[in-house]
Amino acid sequence: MIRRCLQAVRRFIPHYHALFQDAVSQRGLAESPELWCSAHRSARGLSKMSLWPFSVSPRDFSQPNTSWNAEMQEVYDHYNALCEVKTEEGEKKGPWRKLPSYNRSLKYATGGVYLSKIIQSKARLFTRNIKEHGATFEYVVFMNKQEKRCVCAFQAGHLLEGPPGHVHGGAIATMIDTVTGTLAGYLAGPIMTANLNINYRSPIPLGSVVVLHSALDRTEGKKIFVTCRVTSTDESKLHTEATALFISVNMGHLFGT
Ligand SMILES: CCCCCCCCCC(=O)SCCNC(=O)CCNC(=O)[C@H](O)C(C)(C)COP(=O)(O)OP(=O)(O)OC[C@H]1O[C@@H](n2cnc3c(N)ncnc32)[C@H](O)[C@@H]1OP(=O)(O)O
Repeated sequence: MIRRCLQAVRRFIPHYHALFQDAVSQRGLAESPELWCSAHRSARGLSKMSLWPFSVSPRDFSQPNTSWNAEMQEVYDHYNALCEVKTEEGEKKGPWRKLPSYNRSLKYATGGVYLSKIIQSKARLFTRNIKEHGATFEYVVFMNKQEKRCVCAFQAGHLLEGPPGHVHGGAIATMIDTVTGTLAGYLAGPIMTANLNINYRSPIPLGSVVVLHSALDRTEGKKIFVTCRVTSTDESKLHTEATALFISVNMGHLFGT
């Protein structure tokens, strides 16, 4: 009876299945950076998870929405079509994969010794902390694991202004860190940014759509070197170039233990 109740409750807990699998699968963790924290918690046992039974599925912020302009939708459609390929036997997984994107990763984290319960409950991912569609970072990341690279379609919202009518350099850096970090995390598991080197070549107009092309350069032990180019959607214009260094860390480093 008790077991049945628990099973019913767990069906309502977002990520439950992913958490459970990721907790025992390093590969799963690498493919889903946003679940590291969750997996850490689940790996410590499910006993501390919330048993509140009315949780809803988390919102995937990288799904098309009404704020997307035609260009954003076009890039999305292009890579989304590459996620499944048609064969004689029917449709099968293609070389690309669309990554879901949620606004929190701390829901199940203990937070080490530093995080209060309030912070744990209120923390939100920087790029996904505004509910209004289109106001800040509208983006979607597609990963090609075989080629160790990813692309991100990014539509810069009106709240990201830096120079008049153009995107703030810090917002561009945030997107570069996010996309290169997602690639490094996908390939290597838990990482932290050690170094980010950015050359701003031409300004990005607010409201426009750009594509971030990120690729693995090389790995050396714990070090993962990643490159990133930010271009117009047809790649005719280079906006920004960057290199990033990530260091593999263990979960203890993230949780201050
Ligand atoms: C969820 C969706 C989004 C997902 C993507 C988001 C990505 C966002 C990621 C971030 O923004 S993380 C936040 C910003 N970064 C930090 O706060 C990191 C703060 N720094 C640290 O925690 C540590 O310094 C760090 C983990 C980076 C390295 O510490 P370690 O003690 O693990 O490294 P260690 O000192 O053992 O050095 C390992 C190697 O890396 C090298 N290294 C470390 N830091 C370096 C550095 N800054 N520059 C160049 N090399 C560096 C170091 O020389 C050494 O090289 P060798 O093995 O060849 O000797």
